[in-house]
Amino acid sequence: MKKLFGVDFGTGGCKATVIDLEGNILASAFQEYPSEHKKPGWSEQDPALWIEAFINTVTACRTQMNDGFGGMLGLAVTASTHNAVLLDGNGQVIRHCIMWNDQRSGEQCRYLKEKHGEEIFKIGMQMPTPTWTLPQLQWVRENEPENYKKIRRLMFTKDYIRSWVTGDFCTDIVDAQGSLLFDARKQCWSEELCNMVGLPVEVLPEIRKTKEIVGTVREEVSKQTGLPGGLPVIAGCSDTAAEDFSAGAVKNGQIIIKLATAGNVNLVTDQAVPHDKTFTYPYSVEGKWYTVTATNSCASAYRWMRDSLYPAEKEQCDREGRDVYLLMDEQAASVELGCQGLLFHPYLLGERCPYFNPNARGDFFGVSMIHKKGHFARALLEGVAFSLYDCLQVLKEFTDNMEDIVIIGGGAKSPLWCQIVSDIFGLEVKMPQNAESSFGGALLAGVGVGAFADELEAAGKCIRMKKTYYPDMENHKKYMELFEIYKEIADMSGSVWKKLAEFSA
Ligand SMILES: Nc1ncnc2c1ncn2[C@@H]1O[C@H](COP(=O)(O)OP(=O)(O)O)[C@@H](O)[C@H]1O
Ligand SMILES: O=C(CO)[C@@H](O)[C@H](O)COP(=O)(O)O
Repeated sequence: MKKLFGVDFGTGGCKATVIDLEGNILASAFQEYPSEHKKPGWSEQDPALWIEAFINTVTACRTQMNDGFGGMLGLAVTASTHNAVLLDGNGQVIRHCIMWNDQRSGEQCRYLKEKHGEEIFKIGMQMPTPTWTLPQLQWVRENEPENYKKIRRLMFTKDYIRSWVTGDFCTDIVDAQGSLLFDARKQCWSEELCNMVGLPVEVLPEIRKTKEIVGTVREEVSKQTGLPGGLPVIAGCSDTAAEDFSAGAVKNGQIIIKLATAGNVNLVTDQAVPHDKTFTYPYSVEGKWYTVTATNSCASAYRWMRDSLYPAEKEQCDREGRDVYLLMDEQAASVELGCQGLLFHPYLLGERCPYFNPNARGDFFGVSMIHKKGHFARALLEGVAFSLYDCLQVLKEFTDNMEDIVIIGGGAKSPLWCQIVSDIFGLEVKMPQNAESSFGGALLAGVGVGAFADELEAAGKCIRMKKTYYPDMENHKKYMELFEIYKEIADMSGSVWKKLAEFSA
């Protein structure tokens, strides 16, 4: 049987998925890995753990299929976006990777915005925020000059892993666009932007198309994983670009709500629509773009709650082979809408849309003697959904068509959360059958190796919807009342966030 393979490195873990040419899942495996938060607002990962997760998940997939990787046509690696892996002259990782949700470069952003804001936006189509590689590099330059001097190569997460698989040195235009080192108009690295942080352009990888075959599986990797040596590997793209595609979003005007580490409300567009409150990316569907409004901590906030409030329950569920998130959902579902006045703001790692404030902090507001764990769980689900609703308000500047919305990401496994989002948005949302970045990556690999004529054919043959969530408009009305209070608290918190940042510096 002919097969395609996608391996995705989300911020929370690695998912590997093997599909056939009709989009049926033949094998899948998942492995979580940690982020390190050494200081409030900091977020790093150890690239060695990605390679380990690749070997484990790929091997697990092989053992799930009677004929192993027989019939495999191609592989795609995707990952959370534009995290810079810095390599020295011997190809060794210089320091752990500063992730896209790391907030330490707030000061560097302020400087870059003041000094070069207009020029940066004109070239890169993005405003400097701590998400991007450019200000993060400036932070390393100022704070770890000895590390900065050692940089001979810079790769992004998916490129680092794919390079280990094939030996190539390249990236694709989606990741390049997220670096803020890229000239989005000319579609090449920008000397001007690189000069701003004293980075020689030569350390950056060659830029290829997402679906281009850029190498083949090395024999050494074949021995470690069972992947066929010589298997074609495409350049790949960001997890979001692959995941939005996997949800069937291929047309102008389609909206995707993503409940992953990041929360996204994205819009597919025919052209780039740069704006200072959104992010602008070329899409995995060639020729299209997507506009992103984003909240930094979405499903990761639920994982944080799992690890900090539910460790005993998790241990027990793990022993019994149950999913602790189901138990958290059950507790949350037993609590009434609005949690009797308990509100949550999910700004656990600063916030992007609409505040763009690296100092923003999360909170539970309105705690009273009546509140139990289930209230906190529900308040978290509602608070994240409010934060996404905040994003939607920004996106409404770009479209008034709210009829074609899909919901994806690990958090969408929770029917309760999807319903809360639908109620808060007051909109119908559809859930695809297999939306995962690894599934989307496998489809893109199929396009790259010629198994499908193009992205539209792949989508038409393989992507199916599973369920629709309909909003309860009575609930929507109550939520809108609560949203006003949610906003009031966030709007008045700016000076407190600043003081807390100074206090904990
Ligand atoms: N059953 C569930 N209910 C709610 N949230 C879940 C469930 N299963 C997983 N999640 C959330 O999904 C997240 C992982 O989603 P994923 O899309 O893989 O994220 P990422 O790509 O950022 O790693 C976890 O952090 C977890 O909080
Ligand atoms: O696009 C960005 C950063 O600009 C992020 O949204 C990451 O790509 C997050 O991916 P997940 O791990 O949340 O899937």
